Amino acid sequence: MSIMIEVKDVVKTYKLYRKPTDRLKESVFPTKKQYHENFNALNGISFEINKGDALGILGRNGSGKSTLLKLITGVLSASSGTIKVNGRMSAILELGAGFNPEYTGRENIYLNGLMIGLNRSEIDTKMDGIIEFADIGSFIDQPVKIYSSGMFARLAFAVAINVDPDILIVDEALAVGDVRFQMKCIEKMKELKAGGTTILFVSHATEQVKRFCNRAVWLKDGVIEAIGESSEIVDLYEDYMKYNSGDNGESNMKTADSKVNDEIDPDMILPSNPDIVASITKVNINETKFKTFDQVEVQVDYEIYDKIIHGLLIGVALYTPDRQYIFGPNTYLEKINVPNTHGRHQVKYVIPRLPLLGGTYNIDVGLFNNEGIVCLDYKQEAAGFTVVNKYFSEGLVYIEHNWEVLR
Ligand SMILES: Nc1ncnc2c1ncn2[C@@H]1O[C@H](COP(=O)(O)OP(=O)(O)OP(=O)(O)O)[C@@H](O)[C@H]1O
Repeated sequence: MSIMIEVKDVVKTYKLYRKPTDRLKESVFPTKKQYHENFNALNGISFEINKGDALGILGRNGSGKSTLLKLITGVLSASSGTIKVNGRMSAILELGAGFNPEYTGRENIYLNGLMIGLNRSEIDTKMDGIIEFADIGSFIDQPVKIYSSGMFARLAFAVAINVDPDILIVDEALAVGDVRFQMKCIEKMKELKAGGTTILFVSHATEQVKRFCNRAVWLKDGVIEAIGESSEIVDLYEDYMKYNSGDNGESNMKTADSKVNDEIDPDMILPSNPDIVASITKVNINETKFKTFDQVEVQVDYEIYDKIIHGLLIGVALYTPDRQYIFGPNTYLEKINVPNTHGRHQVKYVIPRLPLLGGTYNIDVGLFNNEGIVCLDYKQEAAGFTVVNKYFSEGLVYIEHNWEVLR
């Protein structure tokens, strides 16, 4: 298997100054006193990425993710250690990076194409495809300084993913575009992945990493906390974040007293915002009070405004009021085909024997596409219920069990 990127013992040290004048003093009197402190944003990082890998990079704010990507793309240089890159790389780092604000969109496509090593005629053959993908109309011939952040994202993505890169690097940028554009990008990124392109992907949306990437690395305070199979690393990371993020989700607490929430116009009026491609219109639960082992039925009504949504899935998740995640199956993982064409649809989720013990529980419902990579609509705490029993056991769930008297 060929190694596309090799990162070895990499350290990146930034100089931190208490005041801007300290930086000035140091540059004016370089041999005198030091006015800075050294800070290692990356502290001895080593890993390899093979051809065709999609590597997700996880870590809380300030853990060193962007610094790592900037070193790999050569925007920054390492203080020590080595980075070897094998192949043509295109990257979407901070939005607007690599663009000249005075140039038009079209001129910036040339600029970017040349930067990643294409010649003029290669860019010419790809030009129409890039412009069509970006889909920003006549803005393509306007200077990019007048672009909105969404237009920037469209152009940056269109260029980066349509130039046949061997390595594609994406730093959070996907979050900027609208849902329809996100779907298009994911489709294209899947195509590239299938064709053997190596992808590095920073995202705070851990579900995207779990579903899109086969491997993941978790950075913590500038060192690798864990690296390996993406679903394992995401689980470890989420577990850590649950107890260390300072946000236990309590702000979203809601009691379970309503049978129906989030009802919208039943006559399928198209949404005024054309970026909405589908929505959950109604979530209905058969009861609000259950006993353990009762049957629970959750009916989900949804509408699709596009002609078809490829890879549509519905997920239903059970939570405690303090947002402890209990169970979250989805129709993709369980290979259930759900209607995905224009129109109004209804799906029922049934738990034949509820194993939960006494307490209050909430239900989230989500519509996603592409194996859950892009969220089309999400209703947090769309329904809720309580479980009340005569005292017969303790804990959260009833687990089937036996007792044996051995002596
Ligand atoms: N130019 C710089 N000078 C000094 N410190 C910097 C510089 N750039 C980044 N840092 C520091 O290095 C650390 C890592 O930053 P980096 O941007 O790589 O983190 P990140 O994981 O990408 O964060 P985020 O998720 O917020 O984008 C942070 O503590 C940051 O404050």
